[in-house]
Amino acid sequence: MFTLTVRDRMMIAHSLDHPGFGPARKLHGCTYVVETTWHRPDLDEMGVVIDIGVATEELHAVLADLDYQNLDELEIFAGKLTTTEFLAHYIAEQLRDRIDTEPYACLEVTLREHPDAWASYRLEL
Ligand SMILES: Nc1nc2c(c(=O)[nH]1)N=C([C@H](O)[C@H](O)COP(=O)(O)OP(=O)(O)OP(=O)(O)O)CN2
Repeated sequence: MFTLTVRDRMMIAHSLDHPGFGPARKLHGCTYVVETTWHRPDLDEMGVVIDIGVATEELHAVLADLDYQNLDELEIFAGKLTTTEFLAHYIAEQLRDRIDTEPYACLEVTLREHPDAWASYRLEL
């Protein structure tokens, strides 16, 4: 299996309104490093998994809707806990809807909250 990964960042604010969280129940900020890895069993006619420019632009476009936003104020996330895991899933689904996924076996999205903590969602395609 071949893979190709690109990386970008987004700054968000949110609160996690659940008794299982502590200080994170209050509004706080996070700069996520977001990595997307495309997987496919064969290379295309260009000899690549996906063009790096395309993968980068599409990731940036998805993150642009969230960057500098207070996620608590976004209608699409009303009533949701916007955890790192939840956001990885959301970003994977947004990318799936923007790209012709036919050649790909899966897409893995990883959000790094800081160098020692990250979460991923693997979307089978
Ligand atoms: N599995 C996850 N755990 C936590 C997430 C997450 O997205 N997925 N997010 C947070 C907070 O957003 C953020 O990291 C702040 O963390 P922290 O203040 O340490 O978390 P708590 O409020 O739960 O505080 P505790 O001292 O750990 O009770 C947290 N966890």
